[in-house]
Amino acid sequence: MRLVIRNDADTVADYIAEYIKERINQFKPTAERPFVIGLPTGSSPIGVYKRLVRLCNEGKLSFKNVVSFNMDEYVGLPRDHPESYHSFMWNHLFKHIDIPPENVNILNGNAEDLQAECERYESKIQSYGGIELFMGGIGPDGHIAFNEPGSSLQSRTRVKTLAYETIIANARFFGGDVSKVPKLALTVGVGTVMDAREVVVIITGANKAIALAKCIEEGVNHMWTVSAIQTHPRSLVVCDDDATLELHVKTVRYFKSIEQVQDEMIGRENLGLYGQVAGPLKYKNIPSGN
Ligand SMILES: N[C@@H]1[C@@H](O)[C@H](O)[C@@H](COP(=O)(O)O)O[C@@H]1O
Repeated sequence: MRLVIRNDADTVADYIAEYIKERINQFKPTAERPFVIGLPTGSSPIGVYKRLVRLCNEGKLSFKNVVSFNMDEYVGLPRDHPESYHSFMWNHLFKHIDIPPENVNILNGNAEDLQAECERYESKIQSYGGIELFMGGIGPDGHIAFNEPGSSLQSRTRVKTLAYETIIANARFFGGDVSKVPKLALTVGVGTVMDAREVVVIITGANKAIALAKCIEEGVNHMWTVSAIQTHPRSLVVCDDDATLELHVKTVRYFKSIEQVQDEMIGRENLGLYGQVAGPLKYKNIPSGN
């Protein structure tokens, strides 16, 4: 797992937007071989979405051959409610970019048969050969998507009862009124996210500091479902300084030093997208000896 630490939420968003742009462009998606991306809602990805819109408007990125699957959706909230994840995604991203509407997939929290809707969603992901890159955010209790504490780390898309902490955290979007927050949601499972070929998680703000520490420094644990990424072969966490408040100083220094060594001694030009060495290594800044 890689941990990239940036000063603040803006520089985190810069990093992730650039990273996604590179991944999509290097993939060279076509209609027959689209880039399949998993996307989150919440305040954390808003900066990333703004930058993706800008890149698209500048002609540096296109979503024409991108297929998206959102992580989750509330149950019972009308699709056009301002706080539905449908509204969120269209307002923050989809209506500003060139993605064909038929390439957008968001769970239907108003489906008559919610279980069948979840099964349909999993099958549709499979029909595209799985997800290339799943971007996620986390709740203060370490949940990824709506996989609340105690969710099976093998879980698939399903109906989930929201934890009280999540309901309180999300009340800010419903005028601070806890009673207005839906209590059920449809969510991809931890297993669904972990099946993606790459997972990128945004963790910003002091209110996520305990969750980040649990995710990085302790064992894989269903009470902090994001910790499952420790077992993923290609996972990247991008956080800001505030989110590192509960990490050991040595953990922060360790991950910063890795990035520094890569920059100073190997050089970004030699690094593949996943931070591993790509191609023949040309060291730079190595003292040439006597
Ligand atoms: N279901 C979503 C999660 O997918 C998201 O990661 C979380 C964090 O939101 P924020 O980024 O606003 O802290 O909010 C909700 O619970």
